[in-house]
Amino acid sequence: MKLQLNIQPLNTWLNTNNEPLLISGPCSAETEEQLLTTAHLLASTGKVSVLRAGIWKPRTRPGEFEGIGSVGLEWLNRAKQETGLPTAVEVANAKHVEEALAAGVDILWIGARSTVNPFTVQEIADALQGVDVPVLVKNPVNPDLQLWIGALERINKAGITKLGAIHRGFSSFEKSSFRNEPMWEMAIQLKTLCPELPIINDPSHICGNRELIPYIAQKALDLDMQGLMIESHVDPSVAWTDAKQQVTPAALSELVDRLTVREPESNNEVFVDQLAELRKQIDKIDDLMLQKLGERMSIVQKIGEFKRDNQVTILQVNRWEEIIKKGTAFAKALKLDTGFVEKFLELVHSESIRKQTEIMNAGKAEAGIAAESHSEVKA
Ligand SMILES: O=C(O)C(=O)C[C@]1(C(=O)O)C=C[C@@H](O)C=C1
Repeated sequence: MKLQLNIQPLNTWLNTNNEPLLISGPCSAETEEQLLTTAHLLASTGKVSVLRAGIWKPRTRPGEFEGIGSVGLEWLNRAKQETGLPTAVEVANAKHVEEALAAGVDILWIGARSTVNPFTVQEIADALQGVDVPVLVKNPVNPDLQLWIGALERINKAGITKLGAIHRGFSSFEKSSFRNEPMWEMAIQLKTLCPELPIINDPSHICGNRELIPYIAQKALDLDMQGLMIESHVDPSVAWTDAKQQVTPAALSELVDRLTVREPESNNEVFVDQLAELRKQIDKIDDLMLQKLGERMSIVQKIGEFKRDNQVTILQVNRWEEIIKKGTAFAKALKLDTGFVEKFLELVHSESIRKQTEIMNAGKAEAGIAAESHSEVKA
């Protein structure tokens, strides 16, 4: 089902010159000089559409720098007067909203740690009633699409139609090269549910270090995201927060020059015809794959009935290991990514187990079966 949001297209409320939107500025406003110098350098690149700065910082542990506070709003306003760049800040409660609006901030964003909490989002939404200001909602810290959607709905219900989402990646327990796992599928699902919602990617928070930013920024543009939010600082080495992930305005300019902006569609007739032909071939293969999957499931069903009648367990670890071994070896020979094939086989195997559980428990544990099949579809 599509997500019903009442949204004004991004280019009707922000002048992006038909280029991807670029929001940049320091992670935190530290001093007036730091903010103004960074803002002027950013403006002189001619590539930045919005100046961002953290004024109130939600820090994981107490005792760290928690943002310069309200005085930073005055600096931001000065930067706007001097450079002409509209400004954006993060708000995490009603007081922040009131202060930011009173100080003439142009765009508000809701951070990942606020999006997780419907009480916080509702408080912000209530403070936005009757106000015409653009609001960007970062994804929640945890990969919960419904929480992200819920926050967007709350803000939209408050009458905010200049609405966008920011994809900043998700916390993960597992060790990774990223500070926050991109989990692109979350942003893709959101875009599929609401194609008119602008999604802006935040490579700085996904990467946690500047080296990976170009790769993530390019991938975001190739996934048809409408813009980028990249943190920048006049001298990242002395930044008070997130020093490793900020870039200088000059480095930002170079990074942007190296990005390739591709269009979602092409009018080239040869391309359109060839694409249609290749998609026909894919459709045929998809049909065959599903047909084969259906045939496999009928055999799994038969095995399930056999197992039930002979009191044999569903899980057969040795057989399952054999399937994975055989499958990954074949994947290698076919030059397919073995990780992908393993994931695919795991998905098929868990469906076999779900199906056989249904057979074993027919008429006995229907509530449990329904709950499991629901959660597996969701996962
Ligand atoms: O071989 C079996 O016993 C099956 O039920 C089939 C199957 C499979 O999907 O391939 C399913 C569950 C078992 O753990 C192993 C394999």
